[in-house]
Amino acid sequence: MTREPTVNLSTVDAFLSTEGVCKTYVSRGQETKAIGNVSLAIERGSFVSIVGPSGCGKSTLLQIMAGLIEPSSGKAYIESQEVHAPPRQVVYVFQQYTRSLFPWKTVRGNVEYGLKSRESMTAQQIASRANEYIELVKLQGFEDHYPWQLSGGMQQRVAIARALACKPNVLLMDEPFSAVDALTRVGLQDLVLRLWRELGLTIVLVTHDVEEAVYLSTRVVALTKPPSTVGIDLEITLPHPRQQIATKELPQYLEYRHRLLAQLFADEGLATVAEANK
Ligand SMILES: Nc1ncnc2c1ncn2[C@@H]1O[C@H](COP(=O)(O)OP(=O)(O)OP(=O)(O)O)[C@@H](O)[C@H]1O
Repeated sequence: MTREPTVNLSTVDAFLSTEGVCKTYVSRGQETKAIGNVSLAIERGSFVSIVGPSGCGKSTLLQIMAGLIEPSSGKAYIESQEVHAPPRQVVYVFQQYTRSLFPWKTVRGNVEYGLKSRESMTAQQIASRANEYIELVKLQGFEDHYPWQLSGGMQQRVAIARALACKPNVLLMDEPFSAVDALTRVGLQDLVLRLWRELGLTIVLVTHDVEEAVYLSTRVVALTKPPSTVGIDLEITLPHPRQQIATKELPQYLEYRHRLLAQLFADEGLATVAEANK
């Protein structure tokens, strides 16, 4: 098997970055060291997935990049500006979309809400922008439905439309596909991939799923167990457009998957099948 290159940070032109980020939570006098030391430089226009064992601080890192929480030490930057509050060009899509949508607002009302709170636009401009993004996530015909009248996948598409309607440059997504069934998940993955390419976004995605990470990304970062550091930082050079079946049969895809799983298993002290059979 050929070895694909790991990312050489010194050659990355950083758009988003973290420098020596550590995070220790203190709750009722008890310390939890989540992130040990993580430095990342993320290029504009890239699609970076962060994987790692449960509790290694993936969500924490994403929230630090989003300006939602402060690191205990180290810094996060966007375009060389230190991040202390949510930057305007960044939106965050939460795992629990059912909680992030307003149940008393329709699809249109939910998508428009983000615009009303972020921009000074006329009512007509807001309605037209909302329509544009409802169409982009293929929810036309459902504008007047309430979240509870939609499937889980459709609700997540509303959350994505609402996030993108603000025209962010950066989308930070925390396990956005984890609450839906396998087929819906595949559809949402391809939707996000299409939007990433069409809109020129920079995406950072937290996921437990190594296969999803490889399929979607231009780069996958695996964190070690806590207090976490970067275990492996892998550039993914699979061809675009990606296809759910054909891409996952490419030897290069399997090689990436192998390297990442081997890293995660080694970190957890789990044997691979080959080792277990020795
Ligand atoms: N607000 C908080 N107060 C105290 N501890 C916290 C808080 N938020 C997270 N933690 C702890 O920090 C560690 C990292 O949590 P985090 O959710 O960032 O990890 P994760 O890698 O995203 O986990 P998972 O994959 O299970 O979702 C965990 O041990 C968690 O219990």
